[in-house]
Amino acid sequence: MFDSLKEKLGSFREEVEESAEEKVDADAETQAETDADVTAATADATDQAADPTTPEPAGTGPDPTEESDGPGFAKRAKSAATGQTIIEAEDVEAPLDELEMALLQSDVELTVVDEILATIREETIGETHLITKSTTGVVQRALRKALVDVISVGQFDFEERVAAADKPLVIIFTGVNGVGKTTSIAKMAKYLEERGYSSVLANGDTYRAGANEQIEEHAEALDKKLITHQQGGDPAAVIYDGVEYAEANDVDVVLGDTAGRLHTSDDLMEQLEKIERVVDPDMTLFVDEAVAGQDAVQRARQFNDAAEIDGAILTKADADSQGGAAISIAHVTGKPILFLGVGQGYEHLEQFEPERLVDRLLGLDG
Ligand SMILES: Nc1nc2c(ncn2[C@@H]2O[C@H](COP(=O)(O)OP(=O)(O)OP(=O)(O)O)[C@@H](O)[C@H]2O)c(=O)[nH]1
Repeated sequence: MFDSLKEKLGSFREEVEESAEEKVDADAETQAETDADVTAATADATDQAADPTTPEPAGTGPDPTEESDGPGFAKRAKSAATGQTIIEAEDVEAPLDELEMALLQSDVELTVVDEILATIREETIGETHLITKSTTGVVQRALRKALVDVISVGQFDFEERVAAADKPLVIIFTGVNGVGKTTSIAKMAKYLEERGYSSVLANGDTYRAGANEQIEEHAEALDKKLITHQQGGDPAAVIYDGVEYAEANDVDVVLGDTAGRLHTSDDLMEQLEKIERVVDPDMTLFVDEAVAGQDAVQRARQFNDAAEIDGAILTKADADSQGGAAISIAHVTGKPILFLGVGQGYEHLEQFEPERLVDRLLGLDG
């Protein structure tokens, strides 16, 4: 999962490490020059003190921290003397250019790339750190923070929300066809069952031929009740029946599929508005596939604009090496990714944990 992105982030860190080593060498030179100046100044002062014909005016000895070698020299020399150095813009700009390219190649959305770079600059430049390889530490922390910041936008505790909701809880799934929406509904039924919640499936995708049969296979495999109407029926009516069934049978959660058509956002709005009016769902989850990269990000934006979503499920993350959609969707929509689909099995639904994912990307997960 996200291997290519992981590799690119690794190269960025290597590059920063190299430039840190160069800086350590440069600062060591600065330190040597400073030491030489101090020694020379001390020798001069000793000579002057020994020569009674040259009275020494007080406080005129050379100041090793004087800014004689251009701006920043004194500050750096002083830092070098205390075993510390300061990260300057020029230290990170070249690796940041590389990182920018790498993120864009990984299909990370442009505004998200900008945000990541801005955070890294903010967190590193002007930062004083010990002269060792600790620049890598500073940059790594900055990179980690930058990534966590953009992907954790809007995060909430899904399990907690399910636990706190009045039952039946109604969750509607939107997204275009072919991205694994139906499979995700089935996975969610299993996920809920493992946490002690019963569920009923309602097929609001009355548009697509064969949709009933497809979801029926999952319902049978998972031993779940499925509510369907004929093709061409009213999606809101199917989901309403699902709610009625849940109320009558003490079922905790209604999982409602919808037909994700985006020919016009009016279609979508109309469908979801009617569902909203008729069943007042607790949550609307947008489903798309990680492998679609920027397309998935743009669709998330369009769906969220057309009918507000509460969060996203990103399927086929197991087959995605780029990671662009996973990094971008929350920042672009303001709504969190809640789950990753990581395989074809029902058990392959993974709760999205921003910090854990970033640690995995940065190889910090042990
Ligand atoms: N590798 C992988 N395959 C997945 C994942 N989720 C779904 N799939 C597969 O993607 C294919 C399409 O999934 P379906 O759920 O049938 O989706 P669909 O019928 O194409 O379209 P909708 O249900 O309308 O979204 C199936 O072969 C699924 O097994 C996942 O997370 N990882």
